[in-house]
Amino acid sequence: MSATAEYINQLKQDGDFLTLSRNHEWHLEAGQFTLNNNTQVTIHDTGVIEFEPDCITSKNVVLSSAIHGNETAPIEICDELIKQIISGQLELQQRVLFIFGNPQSINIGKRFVEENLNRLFNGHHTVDGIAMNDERVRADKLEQYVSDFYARSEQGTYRCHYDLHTAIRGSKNEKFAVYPFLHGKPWKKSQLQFLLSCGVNTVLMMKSPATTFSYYSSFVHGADSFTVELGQVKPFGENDMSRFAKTKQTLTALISQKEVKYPEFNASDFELFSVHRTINRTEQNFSFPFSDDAENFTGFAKGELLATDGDNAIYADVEGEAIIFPNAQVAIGQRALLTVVPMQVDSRFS
Ligand SMILES: O=C(O)CCC(=O)N[C@@H](CCC(=O)O)C(=O)O
Ligand SMILES: [Zn+2]
Repeated sequence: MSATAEYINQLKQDGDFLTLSRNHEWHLEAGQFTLNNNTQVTIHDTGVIEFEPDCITSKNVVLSSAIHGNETAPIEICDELIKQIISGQLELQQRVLFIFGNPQSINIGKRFVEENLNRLFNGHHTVDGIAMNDERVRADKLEQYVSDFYARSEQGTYRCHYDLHTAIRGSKNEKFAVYPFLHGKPWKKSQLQFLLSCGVNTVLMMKSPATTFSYYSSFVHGADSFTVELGQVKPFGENDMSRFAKTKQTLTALISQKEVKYPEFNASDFELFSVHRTINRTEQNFSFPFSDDAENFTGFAKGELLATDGDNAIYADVEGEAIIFPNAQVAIGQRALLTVVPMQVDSRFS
């Protein structure tokens, strides 16, 4: 029996695409099979599996996790969904592409192996003068799998991508989403309703292009796309999965129903923030004045120190400027901190 036929046999029995991917850290031969309910299953590579039900579909849904390997809760959610689909317990009405981004980083329990995968999208994987590494090759391939998935969709059908993460620090607002820069297009209230149904009532509006996976699928493929932070990083087995029940239910409904109705939009259900600025680490000597347990969304008074980059002391320049994703260990040149300020729903939302 060929190696591909062997793994397919196993996968049909246990649905354990996560273990299969972890056992093939950077490459797995492509394979295909059909479920008893006629859903077509295509394994494109390690960590990349597509399901196409045998019915007319209207949505093309990408669900990614493990873009950072130590962010386990989203991996567990997607693992459960994949197992339910393969066992036939969950019957799809929409096309879905699941991606476990970086299987080797899952195995070593780290954010990344050599380089942060979520800084390599939108073409940033391939740059003249910078040597390729496994993560750069992977980012290139992931873009291609997403492109092919959308290219094979029926004309006029809907595209979305939820890139599921957990944050390094605790957060005052436990779950939040990053809405990639839309280049002036309106933010969608219907997407906020979807997020709210996932248990996410806090959304940050980016105001510039990024190298993230969610920006890539939004900008290049016109998908409704978000980075979704579902809680704080924990090792496998330590996640309280009840905290993710709403997210899992909402994702399940999205892929297994022809159409999902969300409650009517009500601005007071949300806490919205616009990104005030991005602070990059430019010097070896970079530090924060606050401790490692300072939470995301902690606000600073105008004039308070936010960070020190070499000789440059950076102070809050508006009252209540709040910190998101502070990380003094990032590579030089990368984002060490985002700051946000509250915003209201206005005519820029449709
Ligand atoms: O908690 C942290 O410091 C990082 C959590 C994380 O991985 N966040 C994403 C956000 C991506 C985006 O800005 O859309 C990341 O930093 O890649
Ligand atoms: Zn992450």
